[in-house]
Amino acid sequence: MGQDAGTEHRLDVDLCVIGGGSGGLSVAAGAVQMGARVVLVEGHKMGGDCLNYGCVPSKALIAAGKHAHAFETGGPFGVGVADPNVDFGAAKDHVDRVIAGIEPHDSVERFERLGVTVIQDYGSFVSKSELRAGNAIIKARRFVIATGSSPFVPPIPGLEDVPYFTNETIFDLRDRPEHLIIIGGGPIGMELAQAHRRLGCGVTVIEGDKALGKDDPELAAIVLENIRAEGVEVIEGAQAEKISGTDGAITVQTGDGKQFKGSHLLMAVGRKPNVDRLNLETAGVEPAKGGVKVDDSLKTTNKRIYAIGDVAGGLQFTHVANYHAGVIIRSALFGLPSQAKTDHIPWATYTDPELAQVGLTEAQARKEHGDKLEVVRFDYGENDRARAELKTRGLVKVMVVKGRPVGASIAGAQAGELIQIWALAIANKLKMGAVAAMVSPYPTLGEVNKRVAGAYFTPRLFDNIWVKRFVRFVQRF
Ligand SMILES: Cc1cc2nc3c(=O)[nH]c(=O)nc-3n(C[C@H](O)[C@H](O)[C@H](O)COP(=O)(O)OP(=O)(O)OC[C@H]3O[C@@H](n4cnc5c(N)ncnc54)[C@H](O)[C@@H]3O)c2cc1C
Ligand SMILES: NC(=O)c1ccc[n+]([C@@H]2O[C@H](COP(=O)([O-])OP(=O)(O)OC[C@H]3O[C@@H](n4cnc5c(N)ncnc54)[C@H](O)[C@@H]3O)[C@@H](O)[C@H]2O)c1
Repeated sequence: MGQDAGTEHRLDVDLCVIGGGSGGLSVAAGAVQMGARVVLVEGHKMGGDCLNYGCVPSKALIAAGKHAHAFETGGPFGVGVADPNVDFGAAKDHVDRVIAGIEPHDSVERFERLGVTVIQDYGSFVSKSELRAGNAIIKARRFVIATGSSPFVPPIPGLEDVPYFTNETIFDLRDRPEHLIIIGGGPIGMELAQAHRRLGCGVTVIEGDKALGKDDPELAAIVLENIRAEGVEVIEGAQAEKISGTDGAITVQTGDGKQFKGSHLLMAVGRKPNVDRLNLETAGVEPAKGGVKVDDSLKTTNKRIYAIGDVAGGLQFTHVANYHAGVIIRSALFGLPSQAKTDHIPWATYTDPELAQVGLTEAQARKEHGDKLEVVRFDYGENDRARAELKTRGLVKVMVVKGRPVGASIAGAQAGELIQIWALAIANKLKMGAVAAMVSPYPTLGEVNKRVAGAYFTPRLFDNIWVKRFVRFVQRF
């Protein structure tokens, strides 16, 4: 059990990690196994957002939705179409079982077995080098703030009187919503919109700006086209300005005076950092708009205190929190210089089709590299496996500068898997030739990556007068 009871006691350790989510658990596990004395402080559920209210339940629900969708889309393959007969509560059982299966890996018991002292309470700084959590005062050589983020709920008039869900409560809903209104068309909104639609709910997404607006608009359009074709109503450029109603009958009014009616409401309009309980001022840690102010090495304004993951105010993904953990272990435990970079960080949105990005988008690359930028493209329609699977709607774009990829964007089946080769190439500064030299097994979707690399060399080889002259010259002998 965690040490959360008894009279006040003091602990003196090398590293105190505040928050047992993706970032905090990675730091604690890594540091203790390298010989550091580590305290981990978690105020709520071990595993944080990703395991309990984020990545894991959303991907489990998406998987349930995929199975339902398959019942309705077999026609072109000669397979009869049938009512998926969805048991919404049973789909939630699947979600719960997936979480339960992963839980032991993130549990207090596992971390204590590794040698971490786990305190199950919220932490609050009492000085620049001490934290109080429950009855413990922890003095540590280094602290890591890994407190994550929570759903941001904007003060929209009327919302305070209307029942609504966030990502922290929607996965507990066991009765199928008749019509779910989602405010916010970011990754949370769009992933959950499609999953709910496939599980038999009516769904309306109200987005103030552009849905999936952080991605390349040409690729986001491919995803949105399919989501709309499946029956999700996606309203863009429509800020939710007034909300009214009661359980089962909710109305959202947008800026242009239009009204949208539904039975349930999900707020998915972004995140706010979890800093309220930390008493940052006492610790000499300056806050910033997205969370805590950090330098390139993830140190806060108090050089003994680091901040990682969602609370560090940059990209908000589990793999970023894990990456940050590695960066600060190098610095805090080995005293080595260590910097967090973002240019090689991929992300994927697990809609169908998926949407994935690493490095610069076309617009960002054009701004940064101007005329030096070449953009190569390859359409899924040219891929034989995509044809066989009827998944031909998709596009790969690679942004190339002086023979090296600086960004890649993919919309299409398995984009989250296919982006990985570009993440590897960009992280290791490989040239396009490295991807072109790879032999892909036929027929795989992965061939799109080799083909897009080939598209980079095609004009250089086939439209090159010197190549043609050389070949003709060699042929004479
Ligand atoms: C619906 C949804 C789907 C998502 N899907 C994906 C996905 O598919 N892929 C992906 O990469 N990312 C996804 N994310 C984002 C991902 O969940 C976060 O980026 C990730 O969880 C951040 O990890 P973290 O360690 O920074 O914070 P968290 O995982 O939130 O952990 C922070 C922990 O700190 C604890 N805490 C807070 N304050 C204190 C305190 N004062 N004292 C002690 N403990 C404290 C909290 O209880 C929490 O357990 C998703 C998010 C959501 C909401
Ligand atoms: N697959 C993944 O990796 C994944 C999945 C889900 C979430 N996440 C992470 O969680 C973060 C948060 O996701 P999110 O979707 O909540 O945030 P987001 O900031 O990406 O999107 C929120 C959207 O809500 C809109 N909005 C804000 N106020 C509004 C209003 N009043 N009316 C209508 N629209 C409004 C914004 O224009 C924006 O498009 C993401 O940025 C991502 O880092 C990742």
